[in-house]
Amino acid sequence: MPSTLFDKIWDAHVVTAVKNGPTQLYIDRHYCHEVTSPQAFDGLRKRGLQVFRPEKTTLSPDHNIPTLFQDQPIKDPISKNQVDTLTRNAQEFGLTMYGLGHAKNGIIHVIGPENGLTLPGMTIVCGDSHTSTHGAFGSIAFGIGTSEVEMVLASQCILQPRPKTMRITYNGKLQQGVTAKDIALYTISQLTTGGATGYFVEYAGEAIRSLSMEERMTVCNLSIEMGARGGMIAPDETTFTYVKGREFAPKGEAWSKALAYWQTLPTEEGAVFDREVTFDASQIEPMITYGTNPGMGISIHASIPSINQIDPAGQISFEKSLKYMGFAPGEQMEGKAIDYVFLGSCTNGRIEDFRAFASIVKGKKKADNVIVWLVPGSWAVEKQIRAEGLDKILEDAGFELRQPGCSACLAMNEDKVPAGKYAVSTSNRNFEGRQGPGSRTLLAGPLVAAAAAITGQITDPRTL
Ligand SMILES: CC(C)[C@H](C(=O)O)[C@@H](O)C(=O)O
Ligand code: SF4
Repeated sequence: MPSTLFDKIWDAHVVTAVKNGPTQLYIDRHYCHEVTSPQAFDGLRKRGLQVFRPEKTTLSPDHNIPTLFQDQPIKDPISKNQVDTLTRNAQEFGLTMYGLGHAKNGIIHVIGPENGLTLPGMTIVCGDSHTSTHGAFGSIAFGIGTSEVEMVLASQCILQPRPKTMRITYNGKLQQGVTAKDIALYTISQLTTGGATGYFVEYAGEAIRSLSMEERMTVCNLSIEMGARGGMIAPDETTFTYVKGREFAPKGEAWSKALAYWQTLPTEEGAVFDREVTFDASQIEPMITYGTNPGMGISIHASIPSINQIDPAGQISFEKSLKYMGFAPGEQMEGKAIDYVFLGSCTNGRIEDFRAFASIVKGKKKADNVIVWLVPGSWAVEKQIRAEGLDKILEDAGFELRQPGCSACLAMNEDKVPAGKYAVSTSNRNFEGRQGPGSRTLLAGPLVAAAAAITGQITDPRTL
């Protein structure tokens, strides 16, 4: 029987199949950050356990780190404690950690792929919902809870019920000026934030095949925002070219062997998914969100829906959301004044996002009334920005680069958007208070963010 990419990887990792119960699945790669790991290490200590396969786990502090003066001690005591605890745990359990100041430090979902730790065909977990990012390589990657982090550290396995599978196919080509972020925001706006609950999604079709690895990571990153367990894209030449030569990617004979296996992974003709969805890629416009969940996205030219366009069951939360945002039903998004712009996060903090941003701001000047945080996803991205001279373009336009980390994506450091202020953000969540208490987030891609940074308002980047 023809099988799917998901089925092939899952089946290759089953250690024990329990009848009517969860599967014991072997995990190839485990990532850890400072927020969800402390209790897991405490658990190991209490049980007198070591880490079963230390070489399979990689640590990087990212959420609680400042984006200025990283060479100085972290000022906030809670953040300092989180990061120090991760460092202590790495030392005690003999794990590799790319700590503050390390050339490989950065957001865990950015540094894994950069270093060739994320590879096709793998099972990958991390105590973080956006682990779905790594599915872009044709791997089964998903977020886990802290007790599961402990389980993986202790046994390199996890207990998981087998999810259902969904394929989303995007036929046709994207319009000029439409990015991977727009694909994701469009998809969530169509399927809703609960639309993929219980499923593992495979993204397919011409528009997906033509995306770079950075763009594929953006699409997979947001899978979780429509409730999916994870998202994945079949590995192809784009994937292999990206992976080849990276530090931890297989080399020589091991590369040829791995490549031959990876080429067998794509979903076969006639394979059956539990659900199939199809979109026309040419219909997708630059997107922006107007509400307080990532499903509340519209084309940049569209108006906020009026109340009678909303399903009766959702009307109360729709009104509450608009009240929080200070918007009225039926209003146009284009032309609305904004206060902050954030370029960064594991969604849009990679080199191509900085190239896209620079392509818009080149030769122009930052709007005076807007505060702009440009935060590379990793030091490798930062280095590449400088190597390509993008920093010069950004500086000439009045911007400055900050140091890598999660930053204003969830404001666990000092990068907080003040109450009532509007931020166009390339991150993935626009929940109430996500970017700081009372902050108002408008999710968008890097081109829309750049256009807003130049004009101080919601602007279609294609008009600049
Ligand atoms: C802190 C962490 C548990 C959380 C997640 O799981 O996604 C964070 O990364 C986020 O983006 O909200
Ligand atoms: S950048 Fe944002 S979404 Fe990604 S891991 Fe950090 S906090 Fe979570």
